[in-house]
Amino acid sequence: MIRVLPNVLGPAELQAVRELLPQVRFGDGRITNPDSTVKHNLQAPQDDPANARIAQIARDALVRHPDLRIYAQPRTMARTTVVRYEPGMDYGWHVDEALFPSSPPIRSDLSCTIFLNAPVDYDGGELSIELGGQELSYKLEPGSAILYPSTTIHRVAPVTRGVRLAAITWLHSWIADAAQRELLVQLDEARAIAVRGAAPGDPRLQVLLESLRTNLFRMWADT
Ligand SMILES: O=C(O)CCC(=O)C(=O)O
Ligand SMILES: [Fe+2]
Repeated sequence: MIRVLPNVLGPAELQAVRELLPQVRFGDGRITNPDSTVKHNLQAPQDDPANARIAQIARDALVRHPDLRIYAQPRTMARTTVVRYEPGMDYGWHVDEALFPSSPPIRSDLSCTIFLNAPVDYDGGELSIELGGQELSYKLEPGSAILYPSTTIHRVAPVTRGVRLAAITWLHSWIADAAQRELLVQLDEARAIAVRGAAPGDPRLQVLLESLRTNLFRMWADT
């Protein structure tokens, strides 16, 4: 499932990131995907000190975010990279690599983009994700993030004005299967409703429990 995480970075963190961004020495994004014919962007080299500091801020903020555990069940998070798209740049339709090349390599179950500058700063540059023949496009406020399955076909649309800045990372989840992860998300929501004290016949609680029962049955039924 695709999930938006609002306000991952707070005002102080965003301010710190804003001060660090001009110090990042961006290079060609193809450095990590030399065989890609569709990647046309800039990204921070791994040894860039400003990128490392932004990565630490982003990592701490993601780990602290209450929704990350619910949606991702994270086991390992890859290092974060700052990316930059200037007019004419884009990242065409692609699927992310299965393994993020760290040591040891991390299997990418979820991809994550934290938007670092305001949507009014640039035209184009939407992150578009293909889902069932539909295209879902996202351009979030600075500090907000999107989590999406790394199995999806997605792209960054061409930037036609201004500059798009984002921090990207990948997560290895304790639950590899996206459908199983979704059931845990529903269970978490149902539990929260019950703990708050659900009204008798609460329709949301009812549909969540129906979904859990029927989908677990589907998963476990012998055929
Ligand atoms: O910049 C983004 O939002 C994501 C870019 C992307 O798809 C990637 O780097 O694999
Ligand atoms: Fe990607």
